[in-house]
Amino acid sequence: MRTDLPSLFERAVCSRLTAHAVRALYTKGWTVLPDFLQVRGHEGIQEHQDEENEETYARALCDEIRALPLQTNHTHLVDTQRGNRTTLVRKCDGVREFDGPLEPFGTQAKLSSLVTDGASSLMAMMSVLEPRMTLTRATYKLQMSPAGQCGSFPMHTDSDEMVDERRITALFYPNARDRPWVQEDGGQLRIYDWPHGAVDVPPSNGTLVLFASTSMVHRVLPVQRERFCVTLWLSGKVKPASAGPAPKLVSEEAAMRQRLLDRKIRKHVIRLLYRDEWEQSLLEAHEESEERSQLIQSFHQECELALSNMIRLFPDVNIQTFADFDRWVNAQEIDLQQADTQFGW
Ligand SMILES: O=C(O)CCC(=O)C(=O)O
Ligand SMILES: [Fe+2]
Repeated sequence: MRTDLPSLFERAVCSRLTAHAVRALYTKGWTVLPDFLQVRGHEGIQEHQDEENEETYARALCDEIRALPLQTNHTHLVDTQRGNRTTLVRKCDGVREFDGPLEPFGTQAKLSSLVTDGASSLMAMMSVLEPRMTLTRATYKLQMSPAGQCGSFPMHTDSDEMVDERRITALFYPNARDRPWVQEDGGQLRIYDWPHGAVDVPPSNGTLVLFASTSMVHRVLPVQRERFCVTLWLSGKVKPASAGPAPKLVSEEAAMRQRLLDRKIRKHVIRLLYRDEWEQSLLEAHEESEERSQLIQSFHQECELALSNMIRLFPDVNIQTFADFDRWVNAQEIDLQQADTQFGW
């Protein structure tokens, strides 16, 4: 039985995670909750409230992260043609990470409680608000970017149905409140919400971001100031919405536009449309090396493969080059409202 009081994060899950936000996550694949820790109402825990507020809680999390044995991470480049041989591509020093075990007491107590009890409350509340989500297990990663080192993350999705059961990514930013996060600070989380376009989320103190691990393409822009992030990956099952009556499609073109919005196809559309930015982000986030050149080469192969898949999937369209593909997709009058409600799982 627990004898400790719920943390500010757990209380925020109860009072700040709205049905509206969880519906947005389910229908469009992502949602942002700024000032997540602004828990109103004192819930009669006056003593607890006095010692822990948004500011002190977030600062304590940052101090705990700073004290961890953080390490520069690597991208795993898997060569499926050669028996899944893996090459490690070293990232730049600007991002340091830790995903090892945490001590539940002492110097890691707040982090430990966040990634266990905090994550459990989050999963339970999400399942209550959206019963098609059954999330049962959480894993985590703690991350810090020192000031002035231009740390960044390249464009990626976090998971793949074929690889593991991670379904929802929750990013929580316990960053300093002493001055607001401005454009020049960099470090924004960029979410590629095609066909709407890219959205930049500043990692301001107390912001919680939720998105679909398997299909939301995202990156972190190079950051200039000290930046912290707690990542929780929630695993389990998310049932797709039951198919309603099939939409009446007035034309072949409408049917084609609808297929482009399929979650699995959308991911490849984004890779192709943003291929230059994607390549640039890979270069920025990794140290120059022989392995990085292999990574870029493999990225080009994946783009070629995505293009040939598009040619196969849309045989009636005359696509031969990347430029043909861009022209064709950009000319489609996609129903943006439909795009929002049609995010499948
Ligand atoms: O730091 C962030 O905002 C996100 C990091 C991320 O995308 C990841 O660790 O997979
Ligand atoms: Fe990620």
